Amino acid sequence: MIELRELTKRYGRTVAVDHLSFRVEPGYVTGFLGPNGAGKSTTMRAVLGLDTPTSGDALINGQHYAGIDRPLHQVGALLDASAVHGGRSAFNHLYCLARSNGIGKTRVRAVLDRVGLTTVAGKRIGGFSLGMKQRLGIATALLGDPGILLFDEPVNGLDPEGIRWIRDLMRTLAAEGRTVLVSSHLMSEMELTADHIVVIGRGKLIAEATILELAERFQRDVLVRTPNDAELIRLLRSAGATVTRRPDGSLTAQGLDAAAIGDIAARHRIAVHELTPRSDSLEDAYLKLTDDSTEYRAERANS
Ligand SMILES: Nc1ncnc2c1ncn2[C@@H]1O[C@H](COP(=O)(O)OP(=O)(O)OP(=O)(O)O)[C@@H](O)[C@H]1O
Repeated sequence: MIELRELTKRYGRTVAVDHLSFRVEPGYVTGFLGPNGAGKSTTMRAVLGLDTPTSGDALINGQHYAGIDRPLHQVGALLDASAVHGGRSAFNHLYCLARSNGIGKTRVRAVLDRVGLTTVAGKRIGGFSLGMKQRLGIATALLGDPGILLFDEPVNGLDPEGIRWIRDLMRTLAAEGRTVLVSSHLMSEMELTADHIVVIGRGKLIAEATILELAERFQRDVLVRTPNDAELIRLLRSAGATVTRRPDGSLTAQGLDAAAIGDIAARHRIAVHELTPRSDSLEDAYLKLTDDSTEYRAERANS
C-alpha cells in the first residue's frame, strides 16, 4: 500500500503539493489525475524518495522509501523512459541494475520476455523507439518483482497498440494483487484502465472515488417517457423536481433519481415507457472538477 499523510512540497514560493493525503490499495489500478503542473510527478518522486517533502509523509507499506531494506523488491517505477544509457544493450542495462541488487540473469530474461523485448535484448538502447524504451522502463520497474508499482504518464507518445499493451499490463499487475498507481492528465485513458481515481489540482486533493461513484456524482438528469406526461409532470414538480419537456415528447427530470420517479409513477398508476439516468461523460466530470486548478487554458470560443 502507498499512503500519503499531509504531504507538502514547496519549491521556493511554488507549492507543488499541498497537504495531500490519500491511500492507494493493492489489487486495483488507481488513476492519479490532474492538469499539467498539478503535482503528480512531485508526489510520485516523494514516494520514491527522490524528493524530500517539506512536511508530511509519503509511505510505502508504512515505511519511508529511505528506510526500506531492498527497495527494488518492494517498489518499482517508470518515471522518464528516455532517461537510459543509449550505448548499452537492453540486457546489459537490466543486468547491471539486477546484479547490484542481487538479482540473477534468469529474472532479467523473464522481465524482458514479459515486456516483449526478448528478440531485441542484445540491441543498443540508443536505437530503440519510444515504445521500446517504455517497455524497457517497465521491465526495469518489474525487475525486483515488487508489490507496488508507480507509472508516470506511461502512455504518453505511444501508438494505439502500445497504449493497449500498457493498459492490459496494468490491469494484469493489479489482478496479481499488486498496488498500481498510474498518473495521467487524460480521464478518457483512465476510464479504460483504472478502478479508482484520485484527482488533484494545484497540489490539493480534489476527488477520490471509484469510476462508478464519479459517474453517479455527476448524474445529470433522468430521461422519462410516458404516455401521460401532463399528469407525471405535475406530480414530479410537486415532489420538487425540475422537469423539462423535450421536442420528441420525452421529459427530463432533475432533483429526483430514477427510483423516486418510478415510485411516484407506480403510486399513481402512470405507465412509464423509459426511465434512464443520464450522467455527464467522465471527461466532462473531470473538467468540471479541475476547472479552477488548470494552470493554462485556451480562451473559450464563445467568450
Ligand atoms: N524541481 C522543481 N523546481 C521548481 N519547481 C518545480 C520543480 N518540480 C516541479 N515544480 C513545480 O511544481 C508544480 C508541480 O509540478 P509537477 O511536475 O509535480 O506536476 P505534474 O502534475 O506532474 O504536471 P505534468 O502533468 O505537467 O507533468 C509545477 O508548478 C512545477 O512547475
